[in-house]
Order: sequence, then C-alpha cells, then structure tokens
Amino acid sequence: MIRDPGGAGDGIEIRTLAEDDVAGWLAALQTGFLRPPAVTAEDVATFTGSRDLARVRGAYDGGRWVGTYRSFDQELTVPGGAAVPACAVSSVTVSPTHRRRGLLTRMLTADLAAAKERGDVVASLIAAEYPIYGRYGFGPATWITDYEVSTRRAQLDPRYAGPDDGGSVELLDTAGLLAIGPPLHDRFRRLVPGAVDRGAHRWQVHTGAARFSVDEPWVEPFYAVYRSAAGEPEGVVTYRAKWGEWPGKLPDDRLTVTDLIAVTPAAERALWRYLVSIDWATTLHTGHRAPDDLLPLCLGDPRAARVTAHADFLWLRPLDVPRLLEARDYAASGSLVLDVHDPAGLAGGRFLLDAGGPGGTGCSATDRPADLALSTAELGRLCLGDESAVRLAALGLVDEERPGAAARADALLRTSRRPWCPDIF
Ligand SMILES: CC(=O)SCCNC(=O)CCNC(=O)[C@H](O)C(C)(C)COP(=O)(O)OP(=O)(O)OC[C@H]1O[C@@H](n2cnc3c(N)ncnc32)[C@H](O)[C@@H]1OP(=O)(O)O
Repeated sequence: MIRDPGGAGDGIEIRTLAEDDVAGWLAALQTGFLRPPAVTAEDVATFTGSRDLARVRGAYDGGRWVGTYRSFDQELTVPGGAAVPACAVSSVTVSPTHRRRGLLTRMLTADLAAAKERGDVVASLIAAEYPIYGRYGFGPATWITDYEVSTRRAQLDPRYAGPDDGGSVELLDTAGLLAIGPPLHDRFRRLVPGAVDRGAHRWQVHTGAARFSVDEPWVEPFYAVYRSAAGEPEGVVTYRAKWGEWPGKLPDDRLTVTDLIAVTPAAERALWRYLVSIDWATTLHTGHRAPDDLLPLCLGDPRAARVTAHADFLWLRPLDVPRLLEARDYAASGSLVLDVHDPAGLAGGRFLLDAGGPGGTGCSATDRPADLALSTAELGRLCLGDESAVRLAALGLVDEERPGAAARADALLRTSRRPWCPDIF
C-alpha cells in the first residue's frame, strides 16, 4: 500500500485502496463528478474486476474518502507508428468540501514520480477543464471536432446503394463486433498518432457488458462493418438512433455516432456515406472526430457538416524527453537543441535532437547552446506534431534562443495529418 509520507499536517492521508475501501472511494468519485453517490455491490464488483487497485489512490480524511485518483498503463502512438508507454491518469476528483487545499497536487505529484520511476515516457489525460493541468507540466497534444450533419443538405445521390468500389457495408451483432472490433482497433491505433490502446474493459463498456448503476440506461446500438472487395474488415461504426417528432409527417430522426474507426480512407468514406444515406435520419451527430477528419469534404456540400465543438482533448506530460523524441518519425532531417524547463524535476534538461539522419533519430543530453527554450507543457503540445512552435513563440510560450529555431522545429515536428485520440478514459 502506498501512503503519502509527507502529508500536509492536516490529517488527510493520500493512500492506495484495499478491497473494502472501494465502495467509499466510488461514492467520492461520483460526488466529485456530480453524480448520485449511491454505490451498489455490482458497482464494486465491476470496479474491482477491471482495475488494478495498486494504481488507485485517494485522499482519506477521518474515515471518509474526499479525493479520488487512478492511473493505468497505456500505449500511446507517436508519429511514425511506434507506441510509447504512458501513465494514463483518470478519475480525478476532490470533494467540494475539500477543494483548493492541495489534494489534487498531492495525488498527482506522487503518481507522476512513480510513473517516472517505472519508466513511462509520458503521462496522459483528458482534462475536464482547461486550466487544471498546465501547472503540472501537461499540454494539449490533440484536439477534437464534433459535427452535426444535415443529411438532406449533404447532397449524396438519393439512389446511393452502398460502396461502388467492390466493398460492402454489413450490420453486425455484438458478438460480430467483438470479433472484428478489437483487432481492427489495434491496426487503426498504430496508424494514428495520438491514439491509445483499448483494453478488454473498454470493449465491455462499449457493448454494455460493464456498467455502473449511475450510467444512463443501456440502449443497444447498431454496429456496422465496411469490408473491402477482398472481404477484409477495414472499418467499423457504432451508432444509435433517436426518433424525432416527424413534423407534418416528415421524417426527422437523429443518429449519433459513438465510434467510427477505419484503417483505409475507402472504409472511412464508405462508412460516412452509409450513415448519411440512412432513410428517416435528417441529422447525424458525429461525436469526437479528428480536427482534419475526412467527413466534411466527402459530402457533396461540406457545409452540411456544421462544427458543434472544437476543443483540446488529449493532454500529455513528457517524463522522458529523449525516449519520447527518439520514438517518433520526422518530416525532415535536421537537428535542434531544446532547453526543457521542468520545475517538478522529472524531465528537464538540454537535449540535442538529431532527427531522421542516416543512422536514425537520436536524442540525448547536450551542453551545446539551446535553439529553443520551453516547458514540458509546451513540449507536450508540440510532441505529436499538432501545434506550431512558431505560434507558441508568437504567444511568448516558447523562447527562440536562435533566430528561426521555431520554424525549424515546425519543419521537423509537424505532421501532414493531425494527431487524434478518439477514446475518452
Ligand atoms: C483526468 C481527469 O480525471 S479530469 C477530471 C478533473 N476533475 C474534475 O473536474 C471534477 C471537479 N473538480 C474537482 O474535483 C477539483 O476541483 C479538482 C480535482 C479539479 C482540483 O482539486 P483541488 O484539490 O482543489 O486542487 P488543488 O488544491 O491541488 O489545486 C492546485 C492548483 O490548481 C488550481 N485549480 C485546481 N482546479 C482548478 C480548476 N478547476 N480551475 C482552475 N484552477 C484550478 C488551484 O486553484 C490551485 O492553484 P494554486 O496552486 O495557484 O493555488
């Protein structure tokens, strides 16, 4: 069991959980997320059956859990397709009675130190609110865009009867999805920088097998697969339908996509066209897509896809700069000296990145003069290639120690397609 050795002299203890702590910890989690705090025996069983309790911790005050925190092993894809070990952070709450006394800081600081010791290359999380995590060295590395598509305006030929490339779209039942989805996702995530692995529990949640009593009532979704002309599954989609009012007897139903992943552009285009062509549905909500998703441009009228949300999504906190930068591919070859500032003392230093040379990419500590000075949070923004160093320099968030260094960083680091993490965790 991990205990917070220092404490803060306030009697509140940060510690990991024993099995009989789970119900109280779950009640605190639900309180922090403003959900009813009632916890059932099934909730406790679902939680203990799917989590490593050694990685679940919380703040305990006089017999009551007042803070919750959990982390787990994750694989994060970087540009080029390599996966680096990440410490994924989740379930962070502090009770409203105990906020702003430093409890989040104590839980997170201890876990980041443990992640560093374990050899994780980055820490990752989905930030509930933008202002929380920058102070701990995290920066937003991927963004999402949600669309609402007016299917009537999409200008798809009303006679459209499916893919015309020899491929096909088929509906699946749950067993069919579970046979095709996990291996397909494994292929997908290696193609998409920013994507993370999906464990068995995520698929159970996705198909309604793992649920907590506070979850919305389960509504069975539709699942469909795109198969290439050769019969290979290349994309899957999960969506739900909601009946509309049918004003004046006109169909008015809505579809909501909860997952659409594809390993080829043909599959991605075919699944969007399938969704847009479903009779009765006039509106399609896409859920979180990559900010440069194919969707708007694969419609006859791209303006039929209206952006309803555009926001930061996956935040990264570098823990090992050389391994993070060595793992990825670069758009060009060249070198760059980065002065990385880390007040937490986990990942700072001056590093020479030698990208894409004949002997491969190298990154190691150096005493050469710096080109660019930045914090771990800004490196978190830049490391998957989504953000521009020139933009951050214009904002005063990175310092050019050598003129033109930010543009050189962009030439190396930026990617032709934007990174994307489709999974909430
Ligand atoms: C990965 C995830 O799970 S994201 C989910 C995060 N959880 C939530 O949003 C649930 C609701 N909110 C909460 O439970 C709490 O407010 C938390 C967990 C966000 C913060 O917990 P606290 O114990 O209050 O944070 P703590 O006291 O350590 O704050 C440290 C600093 O962050 C700041 N801070 C913390 N939360 C916020 C916030 N939501 N907005 C702005 N600043 C914040 C504090 O003001 C403090 O600043 P200071 O160092 O300048 O004084």
